[in-house]
Amino acid sequence: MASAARDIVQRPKGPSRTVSSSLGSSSSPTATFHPTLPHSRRASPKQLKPFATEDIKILLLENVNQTGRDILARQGYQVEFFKTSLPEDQLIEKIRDVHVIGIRSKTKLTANVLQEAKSLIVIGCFCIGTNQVDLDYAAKHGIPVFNSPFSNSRSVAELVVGEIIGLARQLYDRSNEMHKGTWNKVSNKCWEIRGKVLGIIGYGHIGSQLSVLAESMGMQVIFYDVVNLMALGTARQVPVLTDLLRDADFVTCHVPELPETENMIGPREFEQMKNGSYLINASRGSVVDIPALIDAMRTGKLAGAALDVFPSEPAGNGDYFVNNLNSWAEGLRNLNNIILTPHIGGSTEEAQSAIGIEVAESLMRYVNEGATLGAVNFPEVNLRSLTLDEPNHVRVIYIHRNIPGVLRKVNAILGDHNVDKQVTDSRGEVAYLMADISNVNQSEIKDLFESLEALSCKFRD
Ligand SMILES: NC(=O)c1ccc[n+]([C@@H]2O[C@H](COP(=O)([O-])OP(=O)(O)OC[C@H]3O[C@@H](n4cnc5c(N)ncnc54)[C@H](O)[C@@H]3O)[C@@H](O)[C@H]2O)c1
Ligand SMILES: O=C(O)[C@H](O)COP(=O)(O)O
Repeated sequence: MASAARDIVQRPKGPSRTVSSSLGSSSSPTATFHPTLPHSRRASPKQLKPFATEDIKILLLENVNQTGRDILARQGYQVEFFKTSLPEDQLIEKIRDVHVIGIRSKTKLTANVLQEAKSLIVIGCFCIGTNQVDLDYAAKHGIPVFNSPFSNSRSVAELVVGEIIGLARQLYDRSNEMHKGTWNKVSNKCWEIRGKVLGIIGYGHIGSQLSVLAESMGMQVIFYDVVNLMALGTARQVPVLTDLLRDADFVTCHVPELPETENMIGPREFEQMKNGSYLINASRGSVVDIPALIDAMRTGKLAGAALDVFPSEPAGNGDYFVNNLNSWAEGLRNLNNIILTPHIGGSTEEAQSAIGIEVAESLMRYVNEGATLGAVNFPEVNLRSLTLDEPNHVRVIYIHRNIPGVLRKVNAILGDHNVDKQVTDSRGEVAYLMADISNVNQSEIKDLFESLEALSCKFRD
């Protein structure tokens, strides 16, 4: 990508009474907006719409929930929807043309893909994880990324509760046997979970929710986290992972995908676990070394395991595990007392509906008003919405490289106008200025825009 600043001015079409917004090309050194009058059919009575919302093109992949699709469609945006993720070549074709993309955990928005996204202004991850997006690249090209940090936490925690009991009672093996016609009534190595120790690795939204549920079923909870955290109930934080592995009957992983968490449960960790203990992973497939897990199951070191996530996952539903080229897939399928689920931790009606609303609203607020509250890779900036009571206003947003002297130059330009409100923030190399200016006319806006565009504080590759 060429030097890809996103120096953005939001402006109204005429000296009209509207806040404006914009579309930008991140392939060009600056991004310009094409505002029009508010779309009266769709605008709420009090709140202004900034531009022709029907110009905004949105690509939604991976079966983003209807709630989110409805919110975006109601804005008048053009929404294209796919049930699955897309192969990279098709993704690149599609992303070239869109201003907004909504994905879930499967779509990889790498630098390679994003550099083709000439018009992209914002990304919505309709899930918790954002590891599938090159956040740094996006930020440096003026593209904020939003997610839904905890709308599916409860769903994941409940799934894990079910798995703990399912593993302790070998529930799925008994059920599979019955499906094949075999009555196999056994109590050998089947346990109550009451009084057993649950070791939670990563005590964030999911881990802490699970902690409460597990204690209410009579389990003792210990947890390991890189941050010192308040333990809920009578849970206890342990200082090092080995303490948790040594003491837990059930070990469950709830850490993000990071370089530090890659294969964090491998041969050494399995060796440190209790004989006959259980492992659950509903975080990311990279966290557990699968061949080592298979070995630990085969030797009886582990009495069972539940995996909801895998080192590689398909874009859509199908016979993935049958024709899987990875040898581990067959290895896993041949084990007893192992629960294999297709990344369904957050797949409940409640979670998907809440995520759809939360992320779609974040996208809408950014596109319409420039608000970045909740962005995971961007300075968080917001000003209240302008209303019809405030004629001849314009909102300027200026995303630039965080280097000394930029604000002085910007304010020298804005200083010729009546700045009602202004807010700035920075995060790493990215800085974001938002200003509301009153009593402006069309020609002033043009000058303002061109002056800001001429400033040289752009990102470079
Ligand atoms: N299976 C699913 O469908 C599903 C659904 C939601 C989330 N997830 C995954 O679960 C992960 C956790 O979700 P969350 O909402 O609880 O995240 P969170 O950010 O609230 O919590 C993660 C915790 O892990 C801790 N942590 C980070 N690195 C660590 C390390 N090296 N060792 C120990 N602790 C570490 C953090 O300090 C934090 O407390 C997400 O990142 C996502 O990848 C999966
Ligand atoms: O990050 C998440 O929220 C989970 O991994 C769920 O991802 P999904 O929306 O692709 O099911």
